[in-house]
Amino acid sequence: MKISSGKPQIHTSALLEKWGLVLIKVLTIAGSDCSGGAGIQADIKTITAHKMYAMSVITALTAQNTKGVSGVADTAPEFVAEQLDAVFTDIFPDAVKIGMVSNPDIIEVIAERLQHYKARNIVLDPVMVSTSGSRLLSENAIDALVKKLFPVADLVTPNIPEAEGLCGFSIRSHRDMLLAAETLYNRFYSNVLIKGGHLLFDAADLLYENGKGAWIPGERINNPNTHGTGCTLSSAIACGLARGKTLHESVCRGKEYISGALKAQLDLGSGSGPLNHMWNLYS
Ligand SMILES: Nc1ncnc2c1ncn2[C@@H]1O[C@H](COP(=O)(O)OP(=O)(O)O)[C@@H](O)[C@H]1O
Ligand SMILES: Cc1ncc(COP(=O)(O)OP(=O)(O)O)c(N)n1
Repeated sequence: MKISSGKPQIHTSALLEKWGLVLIKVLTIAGSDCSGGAGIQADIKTITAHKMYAMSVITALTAQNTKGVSGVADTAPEFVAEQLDAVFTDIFPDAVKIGMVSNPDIIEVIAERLQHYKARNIVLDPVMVSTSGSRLLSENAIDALVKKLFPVADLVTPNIPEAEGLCGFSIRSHRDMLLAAETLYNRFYSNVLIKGGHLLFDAADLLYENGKGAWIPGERINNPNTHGTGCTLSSAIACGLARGKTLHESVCRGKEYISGALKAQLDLGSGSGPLNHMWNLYS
């Protein structure tokens, strides 16, 4: 009899098959946040908490923490393309989340590669400025973002300041949110989710899909630690789409995830701290 030595072999895919589960793969294309609250790190935590396999294409390194962003180093566009090729030619993702994309050349490469590989279930978080006030998308990249990436996305998820910048008017009420969603839908032919986190009353979001609006209700949670909320929500929505849920259902489940992570109150750092992705680990 052969006695095996070393670590026991666990064949994950065989186990998943035995349990009747399939391994769902989600790719995030975003910037790195070394402090772990936003960007790639928030996305990978979210995807893993959804029990899915996370992959990442890094568009930029940022030096940031809960107090702000002190530096940004963009990835060369050719190297963004190389990362995308490495992922798509080997492990094809069931959904893709796009976050910080920095500049027009990076945007161009991402749009071209995603179309080339016929990527599906794409959620675009049009990250422009961090909550702490640093620009994460160059001024001259907004045009490329709307022309090249909006058309490939199944959903675009601006927050209030991003929606204001894209629409050209200020948003102060639910009525303004509806007007902004209609404007963006009609201007760019994209499904949009306007996030209400930056308003002062409740935290309802508005999904505008195929020309119709649907409110995703949300109570405001008393937690000053909101670093990475937008990154987390868009990744959670991508996970829903990857699982084959409808857009509306994916957004509702994403909202549940973000609310849970906010309610679980993690208090790290001296500024706006990160979310608690461990909130549903044992459920
Ligand atoms: N204090 C809060 N209470 C409940 N939900 C919130 C709160 N702050 C943000 N959210 C939710 O987090 C998600 C991300 O929204 P938002 O913070 O506006 O995006 P961003 O991080 O892009 O600025 C949305 O679903 C929003 O409603
Ligand atoms: C690398 C990186 N990407 C995105 C953001 C912005 O994160 P977001 O969740 O949209 O919002 P805030 O964390 O700024 O509230 C970031 N800071 N860094």
